[in-house]
Amino acid sequence: MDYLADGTTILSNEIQLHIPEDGISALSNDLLNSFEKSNQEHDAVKDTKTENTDSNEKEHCVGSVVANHYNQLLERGVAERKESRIFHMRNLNNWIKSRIIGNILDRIRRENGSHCRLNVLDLGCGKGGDLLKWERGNVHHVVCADIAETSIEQCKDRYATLKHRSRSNVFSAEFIAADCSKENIMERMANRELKLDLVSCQFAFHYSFESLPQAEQMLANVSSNLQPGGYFIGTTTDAEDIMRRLGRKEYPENRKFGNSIFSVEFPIDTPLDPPPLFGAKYNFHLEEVVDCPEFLVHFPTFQKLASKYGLTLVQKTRFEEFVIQELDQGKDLLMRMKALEAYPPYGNQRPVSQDVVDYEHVQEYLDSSSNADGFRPKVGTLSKAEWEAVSLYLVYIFRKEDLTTKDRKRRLSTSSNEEANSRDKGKRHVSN
Ligand SMILES: C[S@@+](CC[C@H](N)C(=O)[O-])C[C@H]1O[C@@H](n2cnc3c(N)ncnc32)[C@H](O)[C@@H]1O
Repeated sequence: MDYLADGTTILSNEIQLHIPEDGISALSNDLLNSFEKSNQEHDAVKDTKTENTDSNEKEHCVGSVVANHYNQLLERGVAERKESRIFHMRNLNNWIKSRIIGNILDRIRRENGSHCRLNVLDLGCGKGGDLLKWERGNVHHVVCADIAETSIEQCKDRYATLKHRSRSNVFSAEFIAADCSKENIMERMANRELKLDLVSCQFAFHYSFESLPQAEQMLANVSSNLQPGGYFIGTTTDAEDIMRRLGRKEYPENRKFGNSIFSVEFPIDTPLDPPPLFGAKYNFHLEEVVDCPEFLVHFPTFQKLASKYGLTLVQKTRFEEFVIQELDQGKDLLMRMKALEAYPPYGNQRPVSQDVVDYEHVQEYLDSSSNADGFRPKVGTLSKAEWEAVSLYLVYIFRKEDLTTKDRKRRLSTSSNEEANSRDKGKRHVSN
């Protein structure tokens, strides 16, 4: 396929089109201010007891709704996936995960020597969408954990097929069906002492933000067996962006936004002015694949909780920035994975969307760049509706510190004192 270098320009244009330059920072302050109100009502990190009681009952229901939803998802064949309205978007998400995983494995090997054996925990692994990435990354062992039993069974089957087909030595694996926001999964591991080099939580961490105890259990599972110097990587929705897109400043009653392929809707019982730090539930619908409740992840709180578990933020990047950052190095893979749609389509192929609005950005670009002789290049792009869904997410990377428990306690008490001081001075409670 003949994607030209211009594909980059198209993506950049799209990004400028959909994300106003000052949108993010302006929103950030707004959202933090509104979250601050709820901070004053409950101290996120210290006071866990009150939250434990009333959130657990509610959580039980949502956890099973999520598990049921993913258990019932049908496996689609390759042909059916190609026909999907979100074919390229899914491929782009997959490409993003490949780049995150590939980059971090390279980094771990640079830091620890190229021959180190790497053990991985895939938290919320689903049907094993990342098994091939672990194989390509040449890791030693993978612990796959997910709340949905059927997905875990499908993951096992995929692993068996992979092992059968593979000519080289495939990593060893184990499979755990468990609610990772409620159970200590190390107790279910074949070797409880296994030292992990990497924990990956792709498109799943937001489920744990239903309550503080759940987020803490999830982070305890991330951190307990992670080696000092090991990494925790993942992808999750960007709460700030979600709040911005709701546009409640202009339309205070708004509880829903989306387009022809996805929607985010806050039920009437989710307070939005301000949203709570935990349990800020919205229903996420994505054509063909997702239809279930999720929770806003207030990132400063996530970061702060993570630090309690010895995890320091190394990188937080919105998908749209990440795509641009990785385009240069990842272009070949991007094309092989068909992560962009060729526009205009080849021969008698039809664009994935029949709505012209979905291609206005690329049409504009082509109109402005065609030669005097009328030659129009083909470029790679994504329909506007798909891009709006992709750009809801961000990538995060944390690194496990090499701190003793004593150091950590000291640091926590210092930060609590700092918080108390800043509260006294009327400053923002959750640090940025
Ligand atoms: C969007 S899917 C992502 C699957 C996989 N990580 C991927 O990228 O293909 C989210 C996954 O998180 C899992 N999940 C949700 N809540 C969970 C929990 N509390 N514990 C473990 N897994 C959970 C779901 O069952 C589902 O498989």
